Amino acid sequence: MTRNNPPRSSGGRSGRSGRTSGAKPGQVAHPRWSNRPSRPAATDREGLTAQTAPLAPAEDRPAARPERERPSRDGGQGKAAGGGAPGGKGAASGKGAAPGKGGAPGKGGSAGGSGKKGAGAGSGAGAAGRKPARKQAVRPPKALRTAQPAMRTPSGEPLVGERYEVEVGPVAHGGGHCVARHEGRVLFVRHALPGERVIAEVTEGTTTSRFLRADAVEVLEAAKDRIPAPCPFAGPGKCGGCDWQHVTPGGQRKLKAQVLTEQLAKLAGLTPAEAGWDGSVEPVGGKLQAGEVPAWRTRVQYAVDEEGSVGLRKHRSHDIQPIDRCLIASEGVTELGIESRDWTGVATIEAIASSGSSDRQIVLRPAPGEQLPLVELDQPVSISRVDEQDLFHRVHGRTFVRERAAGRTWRISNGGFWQIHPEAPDTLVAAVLDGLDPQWGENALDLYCGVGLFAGALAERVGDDGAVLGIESAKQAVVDARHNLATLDNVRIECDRVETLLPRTGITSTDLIVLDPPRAGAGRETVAHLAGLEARRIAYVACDPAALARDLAFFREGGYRPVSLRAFDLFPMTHHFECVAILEPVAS
Ligand SMILES: C[S@@+](CC[C@H](N)C(=O)[O-])C[C@H]1O[C@@H](n2cnc3c(N)ncnc32)[C@H](O)[C@@H]1O
Repeated sequence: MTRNNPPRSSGGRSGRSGRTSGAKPGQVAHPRWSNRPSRPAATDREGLTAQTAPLAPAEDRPAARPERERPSRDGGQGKAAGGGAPGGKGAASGKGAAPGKGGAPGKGGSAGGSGKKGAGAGSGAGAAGRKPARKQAVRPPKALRTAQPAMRTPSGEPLVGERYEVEVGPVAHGGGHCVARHEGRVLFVRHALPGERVIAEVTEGTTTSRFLRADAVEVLEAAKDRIPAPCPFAGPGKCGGCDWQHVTPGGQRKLKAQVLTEQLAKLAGLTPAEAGWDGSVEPVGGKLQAGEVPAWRTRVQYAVDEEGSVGLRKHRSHDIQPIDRCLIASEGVTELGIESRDWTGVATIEAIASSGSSDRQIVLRPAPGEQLPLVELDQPVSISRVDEQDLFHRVHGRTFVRERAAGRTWRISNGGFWQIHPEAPDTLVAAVLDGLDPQWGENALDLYCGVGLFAGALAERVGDDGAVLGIESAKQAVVDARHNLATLDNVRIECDRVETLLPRTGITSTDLIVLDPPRAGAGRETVAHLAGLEARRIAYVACDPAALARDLAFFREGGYRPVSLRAFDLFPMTHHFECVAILEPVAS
């Protein structure tokens, strides 16, 4: 049994009280770039450089200077409720990489909440809630922050609840919806499939809206890839986590391939062949039969309702769908038994079950005005808390989990970014290394490097005569990356935004580049800069096909073209997938 301990430190321990210099002897590599024009040392918000930033604390101590953004790739993939307009416009029109938000304290408070006094008030965790925020604590991943509802007053007469019989057209980018039309107006319809005839019920929009959102509430003519949704919580008006529960696994991959094909054509002017892509989205972890649901999610973000019951957010809503089990949650997450507990006093729970170790972690955000209740679980689990200023505090156990990938153990602290599918890190590393074919003695950049996954893999291949520079904006991820790669003398990790630091480095050329930006992509300026570095090959790892296609167009302006593109189904049952594009100079 695990329970949160009586009051101790509420985390946020100053890293400086431990070591005064974060750089172990030999940890910071001096790549061959260093004989190029000297550059100012990159500093983080506290003025610490790669050499002076403190190392992470030992695992049984509170987090030192915890922090970062999330994958959400959405954590990659964490999704905030109420996303942008469908059709990929958000990513396609972005003006550059989304600025990293790690480090800055967020706005306090979160939407909703019961206002009840916390159960178990006076427990250790509760007492921890009264401590003032410490300067060293930093923002948790986006997925752990509570989204603020947009305050917009729609014009026109509301059409919500109206039902139209429509023929469903092609799948659209982002959001798991297909395009349909009713009397000339576009509808983005969820729970439908291309070619179907359905009754679509409007869920958002008015008589003056540019488009309407709708759910297919009745299927009049079904597509051949349609199956009964295996999950009882999937369907119109229910859980917003999965988009394609009603589709065969092969059908899901076909939809994702259609989205990628469309984005390549629309935003990059490329056919699949021109992009070096065979047109398939590759299954990962073996092909599944219709109706089989892979339990792949090693991280699940639960929400808690007013009664203390756990659920998942509905699509584009703060409303909660109560659940007693999430079918795509990994066994490790399910075993925690989150769904069977009373979570009164808690707003959100992120459950993390490492697939590479027995580490289990839950990150709790108390409901506004509540103290953290006493938490008891049947499994050994570390517990952390995110406060109203979005600061991260250790409550019990470790502040990190350990994962295994690419022949190494990786430490990921404070719910920081790590791929969610257990096979994702090795799959992506293999695709990147296959595509780049790094040679002994080459120099490489790993941009948006997180805890150092690609930097570590590249460093092994370029060897002592080569060098790898990783750049990452989230401070705790940088601390983790330096810890994870401490034995590699040919790696250096810098903490800053890529778009800020890269032009300052003085690096004028490199052999290889990996970039794995957040969903917004790298953007025109960063791509232009990268294209000027004369890299032999570039690997672009992308979780958003629209951002990827837009950036491929920018790379073409800079003289690079994709020579191979692979797409991987690393988020089964959802509309998400991951791509790895390999680019070479057009001249070659
Ligand atoms: C998709 S994750 C990739 C992480 C890593 N490559 C991996 O596979 O584990 C994107 C990373 O970029 C970081 N990030 C976001 N915006 C950034 C920026 N402007 N500059 C540098 N890093 C950024 C995030 O903190 C996150 O760690």
